[in-house]
Amino acid sequence: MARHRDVRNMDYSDDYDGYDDVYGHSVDDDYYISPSNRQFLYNRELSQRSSEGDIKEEDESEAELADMDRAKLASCIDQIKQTIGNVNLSRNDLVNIIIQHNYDIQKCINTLLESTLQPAPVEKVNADIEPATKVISSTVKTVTNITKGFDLSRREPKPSHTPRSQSPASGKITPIDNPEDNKPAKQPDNKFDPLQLYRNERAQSKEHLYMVVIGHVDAGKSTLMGHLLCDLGQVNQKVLHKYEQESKKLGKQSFMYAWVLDETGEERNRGITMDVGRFQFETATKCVTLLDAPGHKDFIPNMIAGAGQADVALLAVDANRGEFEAGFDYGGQTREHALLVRSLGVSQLAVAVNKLDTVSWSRERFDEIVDKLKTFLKKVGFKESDVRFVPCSGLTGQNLTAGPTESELLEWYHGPCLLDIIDQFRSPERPVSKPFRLSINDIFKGTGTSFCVSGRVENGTLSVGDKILVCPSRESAVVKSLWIEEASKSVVFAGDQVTVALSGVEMQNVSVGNVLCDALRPVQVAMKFRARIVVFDVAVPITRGYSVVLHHQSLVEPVVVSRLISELNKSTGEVEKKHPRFLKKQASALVEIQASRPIALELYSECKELGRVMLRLGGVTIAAGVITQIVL
Ligand SMILES: Nc1nc2c(ncn2[C@@H]2O[C@H](COP(=O)(O)OP(=O)(O)OP(=O)(O)O)[C@@H](O)[C@H]2O)c(=O)[nH]1
Repeated sequence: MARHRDVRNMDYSDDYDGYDDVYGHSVDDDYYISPSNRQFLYNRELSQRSSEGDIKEEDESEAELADMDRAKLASCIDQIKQTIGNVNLSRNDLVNIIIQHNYDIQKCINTLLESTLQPAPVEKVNADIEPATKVISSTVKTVTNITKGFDLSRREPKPSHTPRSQSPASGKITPIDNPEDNKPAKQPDNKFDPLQLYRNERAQSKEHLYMVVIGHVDAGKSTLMGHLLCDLGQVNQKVLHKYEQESKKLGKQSFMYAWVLDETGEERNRGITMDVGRFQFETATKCVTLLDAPGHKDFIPNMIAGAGQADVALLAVDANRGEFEAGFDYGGQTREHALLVRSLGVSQLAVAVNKLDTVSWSRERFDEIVDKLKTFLKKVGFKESDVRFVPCSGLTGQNLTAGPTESELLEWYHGPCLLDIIDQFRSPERPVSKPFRLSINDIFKGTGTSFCVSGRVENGTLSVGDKILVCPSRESAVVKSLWIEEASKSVVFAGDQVTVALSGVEMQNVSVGNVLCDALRPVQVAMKFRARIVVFDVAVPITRGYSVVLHHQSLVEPVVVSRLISELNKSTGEVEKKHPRFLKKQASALVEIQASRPIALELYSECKELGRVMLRLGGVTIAAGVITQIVL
């Protein structure tokens, strides 16, 4: 049974699972963890010393290379050194091998291993490494064992393609003829399994959940969350008193709680949220990072940035007559936000039917809003069981952290309060064993020579000292330090929203929307890709050559729909029409998208978060889809 359904007015008797892909996945979707897939821990350690290698600088074979080829060459050399250590070859010979194999690292390594070269002594590798943390130092110990073995099957993503292995004991390279030998070797110690490492690191802490608060302008999002934080004791009473006095002076006392989250002067003066406010609080079982997104349509890109970091969403709607309708009408932000978060992969939603004090806690009004939203949210792709509704008032604090006390509400509502509903969100799986990926959503100056980027780790793990790539430029960088909120960390995992201090790369060469990735298993970089999309309520059909704005995580890029490849059956996904001349609202189609400069991309099958795209035009989302092919 499909978890997420398609677009408006779709027939829900359809059973096409493909729409799950377009709208992301529920937490019970496929399980990413591959316990054998741990080589990046190994590579990470070696990468700390990769710049210290003894391969000499540029030789004549490189002199004529174009810039892009030089970059590929440098990356190949680094990766070869990280995989098999230093090689007893002149740089020129090494460069020739790489060029001969057209920068194919696997082929180069095979050739190098088949030749008579000897690896550099492994003990020297360890001596060079300064253990940064307990985790790293313990990982370093295994480097000795793993490297001695030269067991490429343990380092390369596809062990079956590795032609040779070596017995750790003998140090001899022997052909693999027993299929059993071709299996990834057992891990010497569970703590080097990223999943185990994750469990060890996080066993004592509550599950972390990122929750974005969305909704139409003035639905009361900031007030709701500000009041909840105050009730949880997260806001100092003196500070709250100050907000009360200051907001009173400006004649905006009703915004007192909103000021907890709307921190800038402009936000307070205008009475609207402009940027994504962040705050942390705890429920019985979870540590929640709250992302308060702006409701005004002018700040949709900020809202998308907030939603891109979220596991779950809280939609606030205003119960006032006319106000709910304004947000729910076509063009209203209740609609647009719900569509956007679902397109970004958020599958669990709590709906706070807010300001119920203004309609005398009317059950009829609550039911009316719930009915309308249920139908709409189902069409947008939310599973009915993944959406919960709660009546409340952000201003009076009713039903936020404890059950209702208002007699009119008590007459008909006996369900959980908002805090309990948040606590009952399921925690998403963290794909910690996949290659590291982080899409940058902010860049700022750090201390000394380094600078900081922030974003959510979509896949894998990242440790201090790691050497990573910044894509699409494919520049190398080194991780100097890591933080989650204010806390310094030695290692971070998929699902964490982190700040990374980088060195080895110029700040001006890094942009919001760039992807940080595993240097050995980088993301793809291309200007063209194919995507399976679902078209929303467009006023004008999409035609070939249509210019739109691509939203890919935090990247906002003008692109062109360069080809309409086929129109698909919404229920079965089968091709209904090849090369359609246009795509009308609610169409499902395979299209080709052309950008004017390289973008870091992933297939949806490899990384769901980086494999999703949204197409927007004139401030409205016109289509969402998943990347099915990257055209290199
Ligand atoms: N009566 C009543 N008023 C409320 C309630 N919640 C918020 N308000 C008022 O609604 C107005 C807007 O509240 P905000 O919290 O700033 O709304 P918002 O959704 O965060 O606004 P944006 O972020 O700018 O979209 C303020 O005047 C609040 O006092 C409520 O539960 N009851």
